[in-house]
Amino acid sequence: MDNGKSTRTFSPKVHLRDAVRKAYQPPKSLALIRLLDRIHRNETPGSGKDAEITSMENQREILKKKIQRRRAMMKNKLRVAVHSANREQKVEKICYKKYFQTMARRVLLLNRVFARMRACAMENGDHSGICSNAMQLKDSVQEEERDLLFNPNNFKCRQQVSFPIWARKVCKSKPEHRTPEQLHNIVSIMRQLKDFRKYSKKMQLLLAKIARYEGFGRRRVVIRKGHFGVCFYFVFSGSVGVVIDTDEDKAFDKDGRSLVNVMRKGDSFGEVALVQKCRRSATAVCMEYTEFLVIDKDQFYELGIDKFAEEEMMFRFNFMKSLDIFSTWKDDDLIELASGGRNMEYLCDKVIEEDSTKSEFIWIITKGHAHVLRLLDLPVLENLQRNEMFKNQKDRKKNREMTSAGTSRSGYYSAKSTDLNSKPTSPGGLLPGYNTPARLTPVSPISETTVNQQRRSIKKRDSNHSLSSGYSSDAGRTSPRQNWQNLRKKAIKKIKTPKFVNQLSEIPSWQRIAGAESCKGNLGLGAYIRIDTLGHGDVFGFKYAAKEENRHVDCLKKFVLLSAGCDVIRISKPNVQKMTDNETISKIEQFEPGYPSDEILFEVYRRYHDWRTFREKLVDDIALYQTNVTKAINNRSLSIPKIPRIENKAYSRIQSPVEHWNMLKEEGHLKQEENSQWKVTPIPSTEKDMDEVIKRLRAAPFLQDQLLKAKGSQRQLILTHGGDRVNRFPKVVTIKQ
Ligand SMILES: Nc1ncnc2c1ncn2[C@@H]1O[C@@H]2COP(=O)(O)O[C@H]2[C@H]1O
Repeated sequence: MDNGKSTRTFSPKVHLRDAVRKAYQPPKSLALIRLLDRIHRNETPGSGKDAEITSMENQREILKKKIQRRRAMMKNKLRVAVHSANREQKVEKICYKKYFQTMARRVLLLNRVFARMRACAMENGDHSGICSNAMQLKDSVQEEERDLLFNPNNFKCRQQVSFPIWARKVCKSKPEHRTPEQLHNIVSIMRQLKDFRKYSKKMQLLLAKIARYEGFGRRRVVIRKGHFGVCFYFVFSGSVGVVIDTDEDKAFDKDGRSLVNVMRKGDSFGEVALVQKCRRSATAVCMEYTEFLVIDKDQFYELGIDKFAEEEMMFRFNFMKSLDIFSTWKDDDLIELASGGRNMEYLCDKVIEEDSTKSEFIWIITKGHAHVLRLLDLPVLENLQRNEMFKNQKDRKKNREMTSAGTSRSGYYSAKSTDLNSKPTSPGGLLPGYNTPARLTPVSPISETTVNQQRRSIKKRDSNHSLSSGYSSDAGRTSPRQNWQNLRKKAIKKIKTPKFVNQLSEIPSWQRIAGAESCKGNLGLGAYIRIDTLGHGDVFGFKYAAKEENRHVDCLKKFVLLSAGCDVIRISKPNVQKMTDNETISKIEQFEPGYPSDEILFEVYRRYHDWRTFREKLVDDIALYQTNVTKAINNRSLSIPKIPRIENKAYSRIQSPVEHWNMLKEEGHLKQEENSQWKVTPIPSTEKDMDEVIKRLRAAPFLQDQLLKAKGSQRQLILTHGGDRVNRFPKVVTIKQ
């Protein structure tokens, strides 16, 4: 081994190369380093401490194997880790799946239970039994919990679903070639159509057996007026326009005035000519690509669909004939109206009509109830009240100054009619606790520009005054002029940043109003108020049948018709408009009274809201009082707390805005004037009244083992004579009478 050393000549180049190589050599295991060290020291293998190392070759082999083994171990460990991670993921997935499945099962079960309950209630004719009060529900849910409410609209399919290809094939084949399984599947698809669901299950199967599939493009005439009827149609997708004319082009007029009806998915048509055995009464044309399921005339009679359709039509005719409003109409007109109409069924909380101003239909309630709702734009109305307040402050100030400063200076402060709300206020002045005068005229929401105009005009007037009068105030003495300026500054400040303060947050009104104006219909903060409940025989939307110039003010306002579980007859508005005579119009005015203005509704809403807050506060105060009393009894250093004070406001025990409104009417505070506008007279707040309120509160049944639900706060508590109080406060609350 010496040779190696002796033969090796020193060369700086080689040395450098070795050094670089060494530096870049991968790290070696300790055994290898030791071995190399020994070799370097010229020790023969097999000599020295490690006797088991026989040769360098063997040693290398062993090391290689060791390294390989270690690598394999690492790989194995990695594999195990990956495997376990995958398994965890899988387990997680399975957990989610199971959770979803249980939830889905629960939802399905609940659905079935509710459907059964609804069906039972409907069978017994008790529509009210299945009505939940949607208003109350929406009202009582806190803002943060509102998202939790299940909104089916979020899950509605936004795209039109066309008839499946396999089903098309089946419906194009001959009826005798259709298998029971195929029929069953077709029935389940066709059950999406509400007009199809009306038939019995047996009839549905028969219809599935004979239905033929057709698809027509835009402008294709399906039925032409005056032709003989040969088919009856269900619309599966797309839309069909109906015009009472032979010319189908009228359906595509830009103004759309000739269109008497638009049939969409779920509607059926073409039964009139088949039932009455006459020619087609209207032209039906495709407004877009539309798919139909067609029943031929012979089968239509064979299955007895004609009898079914006739029965429905006769029901509509007889029902409308029984109504006072149609008593002067000719039978032919009524038959025409009934044949274009439809019988519909709405479950509770379904929106029947979203926007009364855009509606194409008039609705007659035949069974159950429906609510008329009005959406209040709270920031706008709040602002209106503020402006009214500002004006009243100004008026009061003016009156005071007139009496104090004499009549000579009064000219300065007489505001010309530059104010936004120069309309007369109610003779009674302000309502107790609200500083809001009752207003008689319907008011349109004020815009930012109007307020800016007002500010500008005030500025202008002010500068004119200062120029012309040259009035200067003495130091240390506030003149009436200064007073007015201070007042104006305060008021303008108020206008600059008016805020709608609700329980949860402060929302700047201007932004909201600007937002509401820029994107119409998208209100900043609104509240639906139920203003009417329609029952058997009531008609919604008849006011629109009058000519535009004769229409009621309410026709400009948007109302929502919400089902509380009802059956309705839907008739097309253009048909009614065509047939309505003057006598009917005068009847409409008589039968459909005007609804109160938004301000009155807002006032009712505020009172209701205040009552709720008051009730909650009262409950809190009592609870706090009780705890403090117990504390004071236990700890003598504490003073006995004062009995909670009831605010000096005339409250009554009300349940909802509508009840409050009815109560106001009953007590004579709310009256309808001759011009069919509503007027609120203020409720006097006197000592006597206060006694009355306290008496009412004390004698209220909720003090006698009744459950008082503080709506809105989701808090429930029981106030009893020495009984328990449920919820947050652990202490017992006793109220002495
Ligand atoms: N407002 C309407 N007036 C008349 N027919 C209508 C109206 N709305 C829909 N239709 C349907 O249009 C069809 C035209 O043919 P039919 O007369 O056989 O039956 C008619 C009704 O089914």
